[in-house]
Amino acid sequence: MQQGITTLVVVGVGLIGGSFALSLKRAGKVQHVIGVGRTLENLTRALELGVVDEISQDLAAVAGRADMVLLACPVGQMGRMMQAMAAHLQPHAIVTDAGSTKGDVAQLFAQYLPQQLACCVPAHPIAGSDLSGAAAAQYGLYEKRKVVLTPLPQTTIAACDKVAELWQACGAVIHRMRPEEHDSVFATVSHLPHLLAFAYVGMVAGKEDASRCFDFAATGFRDFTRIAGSHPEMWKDITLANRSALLDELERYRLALAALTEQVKAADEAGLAATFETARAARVGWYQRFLREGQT
Ligand SMILES: NC(=O)C1=CN([C@@H]2O[C@H](COP(=O)(O)OP(=O)(O)OC[C@H]3O[C@@H](n4cnc5c(N)ncnc54)[C@H](O)[C@@H]3O)[C@@H](O)[C@H]2O)C=CC1
Ligand SMILES: O=C(O)C(=O)Cc1ccc(O)cc1
Repeated sequence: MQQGITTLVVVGVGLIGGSFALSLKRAGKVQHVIGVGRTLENLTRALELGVVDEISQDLAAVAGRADMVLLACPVGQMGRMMQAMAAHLQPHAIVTDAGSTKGDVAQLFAQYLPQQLACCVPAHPIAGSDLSGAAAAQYGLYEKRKVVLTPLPQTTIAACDKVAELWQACGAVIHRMRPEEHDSVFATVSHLPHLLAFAYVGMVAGKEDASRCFDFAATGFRDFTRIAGSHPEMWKDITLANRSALLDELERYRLALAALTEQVKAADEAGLAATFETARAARVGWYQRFLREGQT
């Protein structure tokens, strides 16, 4: 095998970890994938689907065979996983993750893997969906998608380059950011919209006439709320991990809603038109750029 790695351990064989494994296998960048998980049912499915070559429910028992470990479980589980592998890792083993938050993961690496920091590469693929589990894993998920690396001060260039090489083999485009900037940006464009979708659908479901409302909900409702179908545990963990940046964004949104409420109360025709025109221009501009980047 040219470059690539021999043994990859994927902790959490769901949409993200499973798709990474499938894409690397297709690209010929990995020889053997060991899937580690919580439930035998999901692991067995991953084995049947050829997402992994071997399964285990005991990370400590397999960590010593890894050339690379990808943590692709909910971010709230990552500290425990690092702790479980710490005493077993080979010195050259790269430990990376796919978590949606990066400040917390950087702290966890420093706390649980102090001896391994040169080989620790925090990362976040900006790709995915509201689906979860091994059955949702797919080739091509990362094609033309961005992956943000947030290296630690101790991370070596060689470790960073190795992780970048593997994501590039999955078709991804690499970006680098500081963890705080990452968490602030993703609070705005990813974490807040998920919270709003969950809150809105919860509000509708709690109405006395919810069933009647759902009868008539159509494409606008579908597009605004798709992400409310995302995994609750994953989003509970992201919310807690990025609590501070999210509180800032929730306050900003509360102010925007308050301003809109005033315009509605006052039947402020010009104000409403201006609010909607500003948002529309920003959304149209963003979407054109998104399509130009080859994203869909
Ligand atoms: N879903 C998405 O679109 C994206 C998710 N992410 C991040 O990637 C990670 C994985 O997300 P998904 O693949 O979507 O979730 P998923 O639910 O499809 O897969 C996660 C897997 O981790 C397993 N797991 C949970 N706790 C575990 C533990 N203690 N030990 C071993 N396995 C455990 C679960 O059983 C599940 O199979 C999360 O940290 C998430 O924040 C990042 C980018 C996009
Ligand atoms: O479902 C969607 O469209 C998403 O927004 C997927 C997603 C979820 C979490 C991430 O950290 C990155 C991407």
